[in-house]
Amino acid sequence: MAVQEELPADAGQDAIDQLHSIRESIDNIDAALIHLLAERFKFTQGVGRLKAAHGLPPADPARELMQIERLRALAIEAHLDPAFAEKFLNFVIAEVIHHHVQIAGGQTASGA
Ligand SMILES: C=C(O[C@@H]1C=C(C(=O)O)C=C[C@H]1O)C(=O)O
Repeated sequence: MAVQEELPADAGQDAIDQLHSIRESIDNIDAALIHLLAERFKFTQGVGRLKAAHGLPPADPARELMQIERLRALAIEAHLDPAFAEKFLNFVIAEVIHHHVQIAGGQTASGA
């Protein structure tokens, strides 16, 4: 079942046009985020295979700390809440580590 957009019945046409125009940009940004995340996961899957093949641990907490520091600083510069940036990165990294654990489970250091 299709979901209908909810717009106040008394909103003027100008406001509705502005809202649609802004939402087009939001939709473009959301699409870009999905593509960027897909590319990031392609690379992290590669890291997972490399780690599994060489017996390296799935997680690297020191690297994660450096990334958090870096992204918090970038967020501040960009006027984005650094706590949100940290939460987002941790959410993504947790998923990556989950993938790495799964990859390592299906592969030995010898690749057999
Ligand atoms: C991708 C890696 O594996 C893990 C995932 C990370 C990430 O998603 O950025 C960072 C560190 C690791 O815990 C890596 O070691 O580079």
